[in-house]
Amino acid sequence: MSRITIIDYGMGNLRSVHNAFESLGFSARVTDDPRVAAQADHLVLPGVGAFKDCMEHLREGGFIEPIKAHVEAARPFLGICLGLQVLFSESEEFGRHQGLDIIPGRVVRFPADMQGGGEDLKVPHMGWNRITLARRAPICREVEDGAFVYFVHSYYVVPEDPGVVATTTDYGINFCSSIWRDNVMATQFHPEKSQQVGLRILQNFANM
Ligand SMILES: NC(=O)CC[C@H](N)C(=O)O
Repeated sequence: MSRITIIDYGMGNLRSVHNAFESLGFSARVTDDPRVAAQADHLVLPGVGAFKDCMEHLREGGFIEPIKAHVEAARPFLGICLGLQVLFSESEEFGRHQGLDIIPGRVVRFPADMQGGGEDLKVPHMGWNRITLARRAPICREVEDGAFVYFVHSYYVVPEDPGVVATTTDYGINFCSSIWRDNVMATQFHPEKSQQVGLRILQNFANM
């Protein structure tokens, strides 16, 4: 059985991601050692916090090259929330900051004055919302179109190539809620906080 390696760069909901994989019967390890990450079968980049801080922590932790090498080696990679956003070229969160540029595109803030169902929509987008399948990524096998998952974010990704969009979600605007390109999958939502649907997504990833 493949082993799941979860990167610990000092900013992430590591415990819940680790426990979710373990609850599914997979062997998962959390590592702050880039040499361990470089040996991973399945690599997971979770993340909660600011884009700039995430990139700084990844750089200081020596994780940037191992992540890029893992993606190049076509081994399964899963980014979660901020771990999706940093895959992109740049973010406008608290200024303009360069990302890993693995997926060309930008990270932008929700508009301030969004309306939905006749109500003002608050930012951050926090809570349960539906994902609509644009393409069925391997992680979304047996996941229903329109399934509910859990979000906490103020920014969203805008891929240059719309062909990488795997799911979209409506929150005032219709935004990209997950991407899939070859072995790289990443979700704006938190599978580890999305109950059965989220566990199915993590199980699909681990079984790749
Ligand atoms: N929960 C998070 O850390 C979200 C990532 C990013 N800071 C955003 O607001 O979109």
